Amino acid sequence: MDKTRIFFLSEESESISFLEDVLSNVDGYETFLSSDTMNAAENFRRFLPAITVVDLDRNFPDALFRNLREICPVTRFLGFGSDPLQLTPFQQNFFSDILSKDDLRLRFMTAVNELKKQAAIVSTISKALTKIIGHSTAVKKLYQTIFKAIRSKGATVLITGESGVGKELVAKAIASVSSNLVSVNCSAITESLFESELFGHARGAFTGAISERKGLFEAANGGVLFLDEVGDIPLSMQAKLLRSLQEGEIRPIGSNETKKIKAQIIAATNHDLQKEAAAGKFREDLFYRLNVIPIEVPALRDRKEDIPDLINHFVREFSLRPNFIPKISDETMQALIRYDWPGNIRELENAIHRGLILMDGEELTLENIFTKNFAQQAIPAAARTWENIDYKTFQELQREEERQFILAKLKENNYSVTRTAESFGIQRPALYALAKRVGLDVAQQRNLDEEKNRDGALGR
Ligand SMILES: Nc1ncnc2c1ncn2[C@@H]1O[C@H](COP(=O)(O)OP(=O)(O)OP(=O)(O)O)[C@@H](O)[C@H]1O
Repeated sequence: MDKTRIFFLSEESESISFLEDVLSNVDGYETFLSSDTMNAAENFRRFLPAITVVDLDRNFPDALFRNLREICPVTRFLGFGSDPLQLTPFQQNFFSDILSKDDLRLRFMTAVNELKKQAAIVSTISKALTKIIGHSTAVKKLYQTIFKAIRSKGATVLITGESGVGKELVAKAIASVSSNLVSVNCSAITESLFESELFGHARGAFTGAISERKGLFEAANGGVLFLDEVGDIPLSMQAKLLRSLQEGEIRPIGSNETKKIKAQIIAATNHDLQKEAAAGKFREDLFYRLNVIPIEVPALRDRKEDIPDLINHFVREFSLRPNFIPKISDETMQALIRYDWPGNIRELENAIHRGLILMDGEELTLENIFTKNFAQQAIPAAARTWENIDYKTFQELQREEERQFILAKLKENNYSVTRTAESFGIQRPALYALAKRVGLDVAQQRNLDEEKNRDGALGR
């Protein structure tokens, strides 16, 4: 079916873009929109419209109008207001003459659906952003960059920052609008498996490849591929990764065919890749290819104003008793703000979690958070800004204290995991997880203890 041709002549670009917008979603019309009165007759002649809308009521030249009429006598003229040339009043007839009610309904439904889609996206992003706690300028800036990364529709993002600052959380926020997020921890894949993990392999590509296997790139097609610890990708693999990113395609091992892949790449690292590139440890070209939208997540010590918010958030998250929020004195809060948190938010999160498990009574104290002996040594140090303790020592002390504490409680309860967990106010799996984290194998420890007791009883 031929499309109805509409010629629209206006002095105002707003009118033109409004019309363009209105008509862009409606089938059945072909439009010519212009503000060029000089060449109007020429354009008119070429276009020969069925309907002409003029928005030049103040100085629509008589001669031009007559000229257009002559060129195409059947065209229907619509204009603003009534005038000596008796153009049909625009406001009254434009929509009913040009657009049927169904067209309008369709147009508005499309607009409403588009708005609904946008509202859903905004709500998904907002939800993801609420997980990133903090009100510091640094966090606000982070939100803005996350929005930019989302709006970029597919540009590669490189997230940098120390361990535990929240890089993965940022990656998830960017990927929140995608229905398909595939994450890979590059440091956890051995060099020999790298290529097949990332790009997949064909059947029979190597011994043991009994069937075809899709790689992670392909799994992320249409969505987001998150390359965590990207700085740990072996040099030998970096060239292959670069080629895939540049070409937007992969070739599984043992296959002759390439596959087109469209996925947004988000990479994260706690290495300084620029420095490593300069030292020849990371390919410079790959660094630049990844670093299209750089996002640096600041260390917690550089945004200490976020510490109280984060503490309150973790207290609520890990509180073991329903509706119970422990007290935290001002001194405790101040000491926690003074501390530099070298392990960043992960360290703070774990410390609060542990404190809540170990606390008695109503108040969360530094002794609970840092464990007793450590606190005795470290609290005075806290007042002196913790200068003399290095992080490794701090972590070892913490771990050992926790281990001793859990062990003592297990012994007190005759190695009953259920009773010990109850005494902590947690479930059995949580206690096992806690023990595992501090390197305590409950069964092995019980056997060792039993052996020791037996040996003691036998006088050995
Ligand atoms: N702003 C934040 N608000 C709330 N929780 C946070 C925030 N930043 C990080 N976390 C929490 O801290 C922990 C560590 O964060 P994440 O794993 O994202 O860090 P990372 O920088 O990726 O660390 P790594 O480099 O070691 O992988 C996670 O449990 C995360 O939920």
